[in-house]
Amino acid sequence: MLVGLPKEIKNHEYRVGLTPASVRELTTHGHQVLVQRGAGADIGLSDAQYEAAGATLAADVATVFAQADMIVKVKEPQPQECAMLRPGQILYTYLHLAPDPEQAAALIKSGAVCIAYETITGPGGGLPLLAPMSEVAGRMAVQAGAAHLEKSKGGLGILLGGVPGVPAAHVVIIGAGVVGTHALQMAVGMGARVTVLDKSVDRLRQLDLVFGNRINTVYSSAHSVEEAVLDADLVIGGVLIPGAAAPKLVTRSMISRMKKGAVVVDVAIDQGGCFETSHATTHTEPTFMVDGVVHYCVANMPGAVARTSTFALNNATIAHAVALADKGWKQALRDDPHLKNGLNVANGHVTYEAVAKALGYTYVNADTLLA
Ligand SMILES: NC(=O)C1=CN([C@@H]2O[C@H](COP(=O)(O)OP(=O)(O)OC[C@H]3O[C@@H](n4cnc5c(N)ncnc54)[C@H](O)[C@@H]3O)[C@@H](O)[C@H]2O)C=CC1
Ligand SMILES: CC(=O)C(=O)O
Ligand SMILES: [Mg+2]
Repeated sequence: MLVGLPKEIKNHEYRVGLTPASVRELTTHGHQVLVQRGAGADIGLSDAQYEAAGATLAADVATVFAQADMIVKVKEPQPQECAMLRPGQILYTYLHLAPDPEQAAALIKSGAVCIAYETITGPGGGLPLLAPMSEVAGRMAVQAGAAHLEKSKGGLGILLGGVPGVPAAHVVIIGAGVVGTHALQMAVGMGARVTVLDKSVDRLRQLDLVFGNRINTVYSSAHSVEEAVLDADLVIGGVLIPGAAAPKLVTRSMISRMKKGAVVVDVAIDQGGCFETSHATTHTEPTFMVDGVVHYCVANMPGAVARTSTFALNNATIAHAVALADKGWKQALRDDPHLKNGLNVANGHVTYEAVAKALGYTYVNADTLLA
């Protein structure tokens, strides 16, 4: 198979879908890899390293899309990328379609086979291709929150860990999955007072066993979210219902009653966000204010630490990329129900139920396309 690697074009997105090591995995399996010149240059992955791994270089992105049987990316395709996809071509990347009707329409129109990293499941449960970026974003959420609590950024002017004689900040984390757990680790490490909420009591139980009385675990309800948020200095939103639009757990009314200068970091923004007042922002302009509350809603947070993130992402994506290249998409999906869960759009149909439901399309079971 001819695998294509374009350079990412989203705002301040320096990650790359394949490292030279991943290219070598593909070429040693007998595949060809066409790399857009400079695809990894911003994070120190040179064209010479890609060539040494067996890749061929393409001068421009149009050549990559025109020739490749499978495109491997990081972020959801931007409109000009969607326009270059063709029927039967495989697109393997993050998609986050539920809150993105324009992208969904473009992918349906393209006829391409679109496999979303974020809905591929793992044999042990969870979402193993989302997990590494959630680890990064969860850790970064505390860094971003701490920075924006500074006065010059619109924040309250408080230090997360306090100092002897002055109390620490109160950090509230909604969603105790991968983002929530990694945010928790950093917030506890920086000396904050931490409350974590989740609908899963089992998840809270696990965290309680690890962190004991260094954190407060709270069952998530409209009442407990409101109580926690109104007392918070920093709120981190990391809830997820896989594939679906995020539930709006923090309402506009709650935001209006928060402390002026408090900060919210809506990590779940790529699924539409869990704060009613959120809208996606970019690394160039990461925040906006609503009722005196700083909102940080960057949809590609790991892009800021692109080198770390690229290696972490490739660790999780390369095995399925090789399977897709070796077997073709139909056989690869027939052989692996977890990879099949990644199929969101194919041959003009929406094949992921939560996406179809969120956007009002007819759901077509992937099995009907694999027969
Ligand atoms: N903005 C960015 O750059 C990035 C965003 N993300 C996003 O972060 C979100 C979270 O991802 P993960 O932590 O990997 O998901 P996860 O599945 O590990 O955790 C989600 C947690 O939310 C909980 N939850 C669901 N409904 C809830 C409710 N009503 N109240 C409280 N908790 C609730 C679940 O029980 C689960 O523990 C996803 O939308 C993901 O796409 C991930 C990486 C980067
Ligand atoms: C998960 C995701 O959307 C990101 O890493 O940018
Ligand atoms: Mg989008």
